[in-house]
Amino acid sequence: MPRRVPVVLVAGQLGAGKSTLVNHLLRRADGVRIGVVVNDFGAVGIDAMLVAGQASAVTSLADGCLCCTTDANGLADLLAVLTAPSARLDLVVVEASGLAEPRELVRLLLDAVAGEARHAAYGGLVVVVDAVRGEPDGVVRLADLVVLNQVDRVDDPAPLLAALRAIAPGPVLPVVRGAVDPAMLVDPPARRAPPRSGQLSFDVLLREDAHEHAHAAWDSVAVERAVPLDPARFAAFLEAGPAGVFRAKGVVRFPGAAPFVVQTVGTAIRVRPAPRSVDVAGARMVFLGVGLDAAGLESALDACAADPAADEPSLLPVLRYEESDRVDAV
Ligand SMILES: Nc1nc2c(ncn2[C@@H]2O[C@H](COP(=O)(O)OP(=O)(O)OP(=O)(O)O)[C@@H](O)[C@H]2O)c(=O)[nH]1
Repeated sequence: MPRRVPVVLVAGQLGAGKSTLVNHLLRRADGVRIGVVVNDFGAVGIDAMLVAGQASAVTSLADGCLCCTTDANGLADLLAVLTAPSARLDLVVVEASGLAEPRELVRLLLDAVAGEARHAAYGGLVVVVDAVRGEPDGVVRLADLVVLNQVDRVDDPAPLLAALRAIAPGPVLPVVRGAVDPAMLVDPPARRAPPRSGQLSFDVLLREDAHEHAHAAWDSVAVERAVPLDPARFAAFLEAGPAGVFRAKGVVRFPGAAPFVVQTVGTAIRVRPAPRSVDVAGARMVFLGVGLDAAGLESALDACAADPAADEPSLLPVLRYEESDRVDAV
């Protein structure tokens, strides 16, 4: 069974709340094993390291700035180790220094995924914006998810929220103290049994923090369709990045072909043939994001339906996103 570990990049200005967000993920991991790549232990703080002792691997890059230090190889090597099956991680988070250039980081990550880090998958660029200063440099235009942090420090975050939503290609999530649910970034593993009673894990203990802010709201919308989809229309739908969607996953059938598993983060799309045990007449998709329009997603998938009277369409528009199966061999 192929298993790729998503690698999420967390970027944003100095002091926006990147470390706070990473800490939140670690504290709320809820069975999701998270590895963190940071360039400065001091910035992540002691609680992250405590949690890390339980559930995660924390590794530091040598130098101050991720994208200056590592040529692609440094990051690729590190990600190869962290995403290897032996590390048993479900998610890797790379916290960029406030000085790192997000575009360059994304390129490094994509290179790593295509090369050495063969068990890694692109997990998205999360850009943290602080609600007090806003985002002057337009980096949100690259973000798969914008986290508008520190909304407790402004009287009315609505104008900034609207401005960000107008320019960001993906969803914008307003939060306090980086309260992003890890389940938005990665599917919680089903395979692990809950801890036996009487043996409270660190996760559970940390979750009991009495007054911590609840997870910010995000949605998931499931859509099922009974007819096969047209590959070109479906690919165009995914490439356009449906409004508010951060990631999507599901099984889709195209005319004349066996079903495919489809996963997206932003506009990064991956497909692979579905296991034989999985069947679907048309499409079964789940979309995760913020402020999702369920009816809009349903009608968008309706518009992707294959024309039953037409010849079998080419699979090329979808197959160009097929991931290599080299992971299977391991
Ligand atoms: N009031 C408030 N303070 C916050 C929030 N999130 C983070 N902070 C504080 O803001 C400061 C900066 O947060 P960090 O998480 O260290 O920011 P960073 O982006 O990692 O900073 P660098 O590593 O320096 O780039 C810290 O003192 C946090 O405690 C929030 O939602 N509300």
